[in-house]
Amino acid sequence: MTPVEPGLARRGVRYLARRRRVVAALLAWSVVEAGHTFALGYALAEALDEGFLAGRPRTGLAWLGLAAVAVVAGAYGTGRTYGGVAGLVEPFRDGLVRTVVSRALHRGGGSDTAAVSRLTHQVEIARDAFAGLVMVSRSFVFTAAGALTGLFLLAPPLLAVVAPPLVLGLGLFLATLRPLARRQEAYLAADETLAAGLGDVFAGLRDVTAAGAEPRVRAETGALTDATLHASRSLARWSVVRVVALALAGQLPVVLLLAGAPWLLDHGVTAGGLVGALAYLTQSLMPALQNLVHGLGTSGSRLAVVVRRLTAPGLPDGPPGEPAATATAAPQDAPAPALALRRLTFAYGDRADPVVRDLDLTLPRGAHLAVVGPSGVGKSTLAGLVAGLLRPGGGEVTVGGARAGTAAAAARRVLIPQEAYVFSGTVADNLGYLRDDPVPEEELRAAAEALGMAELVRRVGGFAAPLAPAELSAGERQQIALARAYLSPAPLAVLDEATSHLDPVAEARAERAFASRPGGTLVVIAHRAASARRATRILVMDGADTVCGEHHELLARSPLYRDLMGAADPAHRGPEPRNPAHRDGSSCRDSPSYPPRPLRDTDRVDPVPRPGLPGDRGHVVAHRPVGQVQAAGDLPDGRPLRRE
Ligand SMILES: Nc1ncnc2c1ncn2[C@@H]1O[C@H](COP(=O)(O)OP(=O)(O)OP(=O)(O)O)[C@@H](O)[C@H]1O
Repeated sequence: MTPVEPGLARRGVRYLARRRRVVAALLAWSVVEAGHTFALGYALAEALDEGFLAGRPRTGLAWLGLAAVAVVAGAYGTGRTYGGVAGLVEPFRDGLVRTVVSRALHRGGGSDTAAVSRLTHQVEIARDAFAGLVMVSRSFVFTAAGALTGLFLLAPPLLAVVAPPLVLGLGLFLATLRPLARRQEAYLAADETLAAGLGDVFAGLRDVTAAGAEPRVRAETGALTDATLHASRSLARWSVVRVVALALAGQLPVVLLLAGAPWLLDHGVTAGGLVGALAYLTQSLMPALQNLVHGLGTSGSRLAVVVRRLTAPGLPDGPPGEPAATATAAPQDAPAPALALRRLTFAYGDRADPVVRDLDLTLPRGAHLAVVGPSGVGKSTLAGLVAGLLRPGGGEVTVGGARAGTAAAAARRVLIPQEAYVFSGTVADNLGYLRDDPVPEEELRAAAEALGMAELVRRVGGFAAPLAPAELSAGERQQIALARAYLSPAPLAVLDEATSHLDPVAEARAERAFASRPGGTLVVIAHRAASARRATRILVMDGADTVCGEHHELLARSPLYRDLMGAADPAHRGPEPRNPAHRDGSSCRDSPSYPPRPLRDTDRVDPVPRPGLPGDRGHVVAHRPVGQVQAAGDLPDGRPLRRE
């Protein structure tokens, strides 16, 4: 434990120095307690040598009686030591509680009572571990002192046989403390990371299924399991060394005592002395040693880990190992932004070009962001990062203050991918899938109305009617997925081309419904130009470069945005009714390398007409080779469109 943490050890010594009187009382009662250890072996030896073996049974019984008195006195001493330990441990607990509760309240805005409760639970763990540690280390020191004094007084040769293996074993044990504590911590960390990873997978199971991310999740979870296995093997190897140390210090002296009995008897040790020495070893030293090994190994490591976490500057609000959800939380008065990207960077491999680079963006609650850019530029990747399905290579993503990828963040966002996930069940089952509580029919009806699917619900026979996913069109499936997300408690909705199979009117209706969800924040990976113009802020992705702003601002500043909008239906270019939350407090920063390079001849910025959808022109999915180049076959017509 403390050997790995010199700072912690120093703090421990200072803590004890401030409580000298409590420590002195504890030591005094420990001496009384240790008296019985001494008396046990010594009285036994005298009872045999001077009493029973010498034909004086009364003397023998008197010595045994003396040993019994010493045991009673020792028991009284033990009782009083508990008071001393409490005097040391309770102020330690109170100090920790004060620290962690005030920090949690300040950082968490005073409302996260669950976080405070988790923290105080950890404080109780620290207190118990500290108490255990004081008890076992104190008990070992005094028991060893009592036993070794007894051995010496019985006959110095006894000490010569017992002390070397004892010292050797103890030395080996102390040498294992630091590496074992490190491995124990590594194991705890791996185990907690695995638990957190599995928790996140569980929380995001439907997203994993909907996005077809099973192989990636399998690989990541497998890696976490392997790391835990590796850490536990390493811990087990060092535990073997500790067992050897225990055998050396505890068992070898007994063997040497028995094997060396003839030599000892030749050197003035009496039969009673041998029995007394055996009593010291088996009744006192071995149990105290086992307690010490167990106590230092388990309570010590636990104490070091918990205290370090509780008093670390970046205090986590979750159980040990859980990513610090509040580490990035805003100060008390400012609620955490609905979404914050800070210097976010991501690439699909160590050598691949980054798809997202140094992206900064902050969206307050109620904001409505559209993300536009050529096909393959990284819009879905960004959606995956926001949803926590992809882990950033650099920087961070927080959702409502919680780091993306944690269960807390997963609960605050809903991702609606292009491929809608509809299962066999009733309409109500499908719509209420993201809710813990049954959704009242009124609410179902309001959602269906808001998303323009009331007619669909009527056609299939109402909310209690079963759905046959195969009989629904792609657009209908998208409407169901949208309504499900609309009804979910997650305040942040990320629509990743989730309306691609809807006609423009239905799309506009769906986006407006999401944009006006109370307290809701909307990110739309825009499929059509009109989507971008409905948003209060637009992020234009151009390779790993980005430019960000409002519609008119971007028309002036971004050639790519002009191209994307120019590809739209001219009818859509007139004045667009603006969202009243025009200045919504969102902020973002152009990437450092913006303005972008001039378009090259090889770049393509194509309008993508989608046959079959009346009036459905103006897609903002233009095509430009970026990074891993979009296959030419992805373009409906492959026709290059160059800027002048
Ligand atoms: N799992 C993956 N492994 C490697 N590269 C990937 C992976 N997924 C996407 N990419 C690449 O990352 C880049 C960005 O892809 P992404 O799907 O995010 O783009 P997009 O802008 O959403 O495209 P679209 O508009 O066509 O959906 C592309 O070059 C793509 O080929």
